[in-house]
Amino acid sequence: MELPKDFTAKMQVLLKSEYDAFINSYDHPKAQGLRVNTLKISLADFEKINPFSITKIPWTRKGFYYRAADRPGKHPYHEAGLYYMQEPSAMAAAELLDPQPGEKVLDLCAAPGGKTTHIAEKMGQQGFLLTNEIIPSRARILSQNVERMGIKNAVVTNEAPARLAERFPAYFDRVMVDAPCSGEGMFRKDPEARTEWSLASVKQCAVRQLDILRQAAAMLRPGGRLVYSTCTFAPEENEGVISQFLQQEHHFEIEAVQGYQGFSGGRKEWVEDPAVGIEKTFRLWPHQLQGEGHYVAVLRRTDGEEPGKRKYVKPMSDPKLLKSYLRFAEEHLSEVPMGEFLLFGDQLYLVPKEMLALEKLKVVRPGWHLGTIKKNRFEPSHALALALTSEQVQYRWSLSKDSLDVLAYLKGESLSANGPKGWYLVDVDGYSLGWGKVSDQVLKNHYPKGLRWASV
Ligand SMILES: C[S@@+](CC[C@H](N)C(=O)[O-])C[C@H]1O[C@@H](n2cnc3c(N)ncnc32)[C@H](O)[C@@H]1O
Repeated sequence: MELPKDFTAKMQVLLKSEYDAFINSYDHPKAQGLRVNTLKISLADFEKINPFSITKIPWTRKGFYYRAADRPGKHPYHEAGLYYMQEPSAMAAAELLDPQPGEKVLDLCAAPGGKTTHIAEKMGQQGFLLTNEIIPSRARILSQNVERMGIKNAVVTNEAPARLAERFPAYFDRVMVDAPCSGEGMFRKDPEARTEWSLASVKQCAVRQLDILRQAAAMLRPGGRLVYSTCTFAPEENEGVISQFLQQEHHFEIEAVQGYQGFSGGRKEWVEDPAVGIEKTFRLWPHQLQGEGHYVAVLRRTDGEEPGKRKYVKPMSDPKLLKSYLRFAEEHLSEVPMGEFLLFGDQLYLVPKEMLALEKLKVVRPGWHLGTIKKNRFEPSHALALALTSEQVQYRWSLSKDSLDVLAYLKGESLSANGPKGWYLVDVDGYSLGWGKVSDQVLKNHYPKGLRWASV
């Protein structure tokens, strides 16, 4: 593998006798992982139906290595949100953030959603997850992944960190900053990362990271935990950013948390003025474990001001507007999802509790999308389907993972059907995939056009 010369020269100076082991790791295949989504399936049930050859990732209970030949991204279970494919080392960050059900959590640099979906899984649909991405096209992909995984308590925004910091001062219990970086840890996986890299870009990244980290820190409540992570080896972007940040912000400290086997410590000899405790941050090296390069620092806010007053979102209060939704839900669902409703145009959402007002922010998804309120009827959304189980609906249409019908459904084709008219939750082996609507012996396909598999 051809690596940038300035990069190898720098790593040789940093790693000294360890360099040979490090550089030899580039001759090995990249590690690939998937993480089971227990919002949709228990670990025990996944192990029963799992069609792939998988082995455990040591630092995350629900993470597994898979073999490239298995291609889990091309399986109907992927579309049903039973797992998220994520680089194994990247699974360390949400483990160390350790979010709890009921908390308020921010994922600031979140697309495509690896850490967000991991955080949401740990929160178990309880609490409020604000997941943000600055680039609009990437924010849409993030939003799709939130939907596919059946997450109900997340709000997706498309904002610059400084704009969120104005709105959410000292608000969150936990904050994830998976900062944009020079990507050295992804060289084995991503050829583009190798061509885009330069010594100058490392420096630019470090400046931007410090700025993002400061904005993120302003949104953490006193006593809260912040995780900063990158997928690069560059000390400037790792120990350097953390040390500079702690020199400026006296209400923060490095939290000494337990790592996992194969993790090693931050390197204080690689930066000027290292922060106290920098060796308690984590480095994941491709020659020391089965995963790509990653860095994770866990910080705690020790003190600081909390604003007295907050402006909360105003839920919709006109029950007339809910009429068609309630009629649909009573006819088709065993239990009507209730809570604080929000209408964005004709789109109906349930918003997480304790959500602050979203006015003037770029919001991609203000909560759990239930569907569209049309003149005299309600059309259920894909996000509603993906977060329901087959037991929660009146009508289900079950397909087996090996059937031709499941492929036809994912390609957007109609299926021949008998049964009463109405909306059917289509599932694969019992796990929801989307909607179909039966009338005149046909199940009309409502799998979203943008997600359909191409016909071959
Ligand atoms: C390492 S990636 C995030 C990966 C994601 N956390 C995951 O686990 O799937 C960093 C993200 O930061 C975004 N980003 C770029 N510039 C940014 C900025 N100035 N402020 C905030 N985020 C930025 C990038 O678009 C990118 O999606």
